[in-house]
Amino acid sequence: MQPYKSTSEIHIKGAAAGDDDDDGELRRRAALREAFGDSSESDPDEPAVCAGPPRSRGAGAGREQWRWEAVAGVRGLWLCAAFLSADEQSRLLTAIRREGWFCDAQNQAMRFGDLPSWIIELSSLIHEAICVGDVNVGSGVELENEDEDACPLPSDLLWREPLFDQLIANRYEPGEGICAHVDLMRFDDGIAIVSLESPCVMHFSRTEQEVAVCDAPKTQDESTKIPVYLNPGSLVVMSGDARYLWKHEINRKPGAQHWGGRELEQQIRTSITLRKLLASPN
Ligand SMILES: O=C(O)CCC(=O)C(=O)O
Ligand SMILES: [Fe+2]
Repeated sequence: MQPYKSTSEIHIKGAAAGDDDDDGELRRRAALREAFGDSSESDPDEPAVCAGPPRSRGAGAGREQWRWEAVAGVRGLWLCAAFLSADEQSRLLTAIRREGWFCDAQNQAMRFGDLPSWIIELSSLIHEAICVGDVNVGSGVELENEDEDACPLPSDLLWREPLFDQLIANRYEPGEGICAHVDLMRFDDGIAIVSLESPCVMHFSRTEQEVAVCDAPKTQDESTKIPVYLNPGSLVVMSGDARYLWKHEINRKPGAQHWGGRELEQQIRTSITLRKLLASPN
């Protein structure tokens, strides 16, 4: 594999069969239990709460309330560092392993439409975290719409159905990252990335700056890039400017990953990116 993936290097696997019969429902529940524990047995039709005081999760992880941080300098970029507990992370990794996506030297899997049930549960968890998480807007943070309460996703995106219908799972060996890119325009606004295993630093850089220097080498001054630390179990959500006007990249060339004045030790990293396809124009 190339040390750097580009978004065109995508391995597409077939869509999963739909689980619309009784056996399918049983399998779905078993998968949810497997991925997220017994709390997933609760009524799936129970509406998510998106107003009122924040509440603790019922997922049994015994963790504190989710906290969202708006990333200063990149409008529309939010980080929930403690999104998944250690237990939830290892269940997700088990679910990924069971899918067999990374056999045969594959390092990327893509699914559309009928997503595995554990991914649908992950998507619900993201929705819930956005709805009930505490929001921290630090100084220097510009909000999309100052009249609205700060929320990691605008309400038209948060309440679309489904929230996500496409996923990419990426597996990176030490030294492997992903080139600076804006996600393809065939995907709607509102993209989520869950990080697992090795921590890394993702950098954000404005798109216009590359246009302005398009004949020059495409290395952008490091000082104009905004670094975001993605610990295992973290969740990033991007919309608006962050999705359309900023590129994101992960440079894991040997020695390139630093945080807090120290070089990060690189291990295997896995990520799950969730998006929503735009309707095709016909
Ligand atoms: O692996 C990541 O964290 C980012 C993946 C990504 O940007 C993509 O698949 O478009
Ligand atoms: Fe991306």
